[in-house]
Amino acid sequence: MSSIINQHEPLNKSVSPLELSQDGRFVRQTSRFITPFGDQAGQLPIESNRYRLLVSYACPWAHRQLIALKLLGLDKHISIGVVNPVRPTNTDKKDWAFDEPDSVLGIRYLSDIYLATDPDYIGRFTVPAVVDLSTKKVVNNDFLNLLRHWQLAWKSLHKANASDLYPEPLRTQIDELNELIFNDVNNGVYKAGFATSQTAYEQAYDQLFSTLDKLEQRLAHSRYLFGDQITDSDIRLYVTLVRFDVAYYNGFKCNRQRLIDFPNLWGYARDLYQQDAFKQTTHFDHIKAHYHLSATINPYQILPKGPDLSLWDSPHHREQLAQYGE
Ligand SMILES: N[C@@H](CCC(=O)N[C@@H](CS)C(=O)NCC(=O)O)C(=O)O
Repeated sequence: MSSIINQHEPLNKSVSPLELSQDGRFVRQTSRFITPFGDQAGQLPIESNRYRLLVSYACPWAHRQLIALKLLGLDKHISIGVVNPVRPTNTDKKDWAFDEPDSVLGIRYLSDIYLATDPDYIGRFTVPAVVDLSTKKVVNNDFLNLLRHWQLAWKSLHKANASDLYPEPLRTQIDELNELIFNDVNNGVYKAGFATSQTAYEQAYDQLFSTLDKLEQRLAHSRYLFGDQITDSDIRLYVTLVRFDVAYYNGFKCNRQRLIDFPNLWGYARDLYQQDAFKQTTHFDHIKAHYHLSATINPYQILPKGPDLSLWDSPHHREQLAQYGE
């Protein structure tokens, strides 16, 4: 832990001092509530209407869960509480707030439920967070593994003909690709945006674009990352791509090129966006507000007008692409 203590208080309030290394790298905190779902002792029982998922529509880690719940039909069994995309700066509390007290939990701030769960909780109060309504406590905020739980542990409540987001024969390959997508792309944009040294920023930037170049090649011949079937990996990649031009390109200085300058990644992202589970959970207004109006570097709170979001509905012509591995 000593290597990730920084001598400076970060100017960016989305980063805790514990998340900055001495050489200016952003090192994300680990999740505090990681009890898995399942039917064994000590696991979180699978039960319709027992849990509430607290999200920000702006947050990529929360967005993943919303897409998966819809694709699997679990949105009928787990309710959703949505925070305001801009964290308040004018109150004692600086964490995610609800516009009105949450209709089910009655809380005004996300920290209310984290601290009711553990008064000694240390770290950022983050979404996604799953609350057990029978105890009114946070039981899981394991943003890296939640999607896997929805797919595997919640199978008995999936809708008929739900997609298999983690097919058995592909699991090792999906895990490997997810690792790359997480380190270089999902978290890569944050490593670039939250770096406090030029070197750390440039390393993250180079790694991000080198991986996007590889994914661009891969998607030249495959409709999705693993052929014609949407998997966990596609959801992970989509949530960063859909935020790229509206937020990360300028907000996080990821500006070698825009998403729309990568023909295959851009067609792929539109292909996903034009499907209900993706479109209905993509809220560009929340994304823009969060990334541009939360930042302390925007004192006049001017919201960038572009880019042209109508392009997301333009034809993608990817239905005919060959299968993965052919
Ligand atoms: N739980 C993970 C990832 C989730 C996460 O970082 N969520 C962001 C939104 S995208 C959040 O809730 N941030 C609250 C904060 O920075 O105070 C973490 O602790 O890093």
